[in-house]
Amino acid sequence: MRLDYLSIFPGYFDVLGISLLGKAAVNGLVDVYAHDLRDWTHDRHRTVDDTPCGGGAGMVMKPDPWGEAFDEIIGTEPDPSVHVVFPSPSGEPFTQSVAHDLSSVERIVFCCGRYEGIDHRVIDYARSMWTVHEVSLGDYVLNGGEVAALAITEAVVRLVPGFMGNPQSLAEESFSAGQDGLLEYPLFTRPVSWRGLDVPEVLMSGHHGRIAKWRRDESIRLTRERRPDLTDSDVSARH
Ligand SMILES: N#Cc1c(-c2ccc3ccn(Cc4ccccn4)c3c2)n[nH]c1N
Repeated sequence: MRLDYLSIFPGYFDVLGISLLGKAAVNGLVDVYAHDLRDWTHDRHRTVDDTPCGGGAGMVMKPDPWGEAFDEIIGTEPDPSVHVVFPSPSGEPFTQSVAHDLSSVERIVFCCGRYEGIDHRVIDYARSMWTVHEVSLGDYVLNGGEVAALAITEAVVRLVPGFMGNPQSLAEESFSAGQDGLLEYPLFTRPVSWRGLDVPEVLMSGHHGRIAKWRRDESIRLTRERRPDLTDSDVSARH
C-alpha cells in the first residue's frame, strides 16, 4: 500500500515512521510519502490561499497548486484504483466500515486542507479522475486535515493483512463486524486486586461460557448507556 500526503505542514507525517506504522513501513507493507503543497506554487511567497468568492470570513485554498501536485504525484490519466481522501468537517462520517474498505486499496492520497477549506473544484476534478472520499472524523472542528489524515491512516493500516501480530484481536474490538455493532467489554489483567479494586470473579473462574456471557452482557450494557444510536430495534431484541 502506497500512502501520499499533500499538506502545507508535511512535517505532521514524520510521526508515521514511529511504532507499528514504522514497522509496517520497514516490512514493506506500506510506503509513505509526504509532500509540501507549496512546492507547486510559483510566486515569491509560495501562496496557497486567497479570499473566498462571494465574500465571507477566512481564506480558501487555491486550486492551482493542488492540480499541479496531482499531475506530478498521481498523474494526468483517470484511474479509479487510486483513492483520494479529503478530510472535511462537511464530509461523510469516517467509520470502521470505511476503514475496512480502504484497507484493501493499493494507493491512497490524503489531501489535507487548511484555512476554511479547499476550492471545491479541486474535489470535483479529483472525482472525475479517481475514487474520492470526503470524510469527517466527527462533529467538532479541527484546524486542518492533517490530524484527521493521521487518524484515518492508523484506522486503515492496522486492518491491512500482516500488519497486526494477532489478527484475532481485531475481531473482538468495538465497531468490528464480529461485535454486532456493540462497544467492547471492560478489560482487566493482573494483579487480581489493585488499590482495593478486584478483577470480576467470573473472569478468574475459567468457565468460558460464563465469561463469554459476562462479556456480552457488559457490551450490551455499555452500548445502551453510551451509544444508544448503535443499538437498533433488531439488535436490542437479540440482546
Ligand atoms: N476530517 C475532519 C474534520 C475537520 C477539518 C478537516 C479539514 C480541514 C481543512 C480546513 N479545516 C478547518 C476548517 C475550520 C472550519 C470550517 C472549515 N474548515 C479543516 C477541518 N474538522 N473537524 C473534522 N472532523
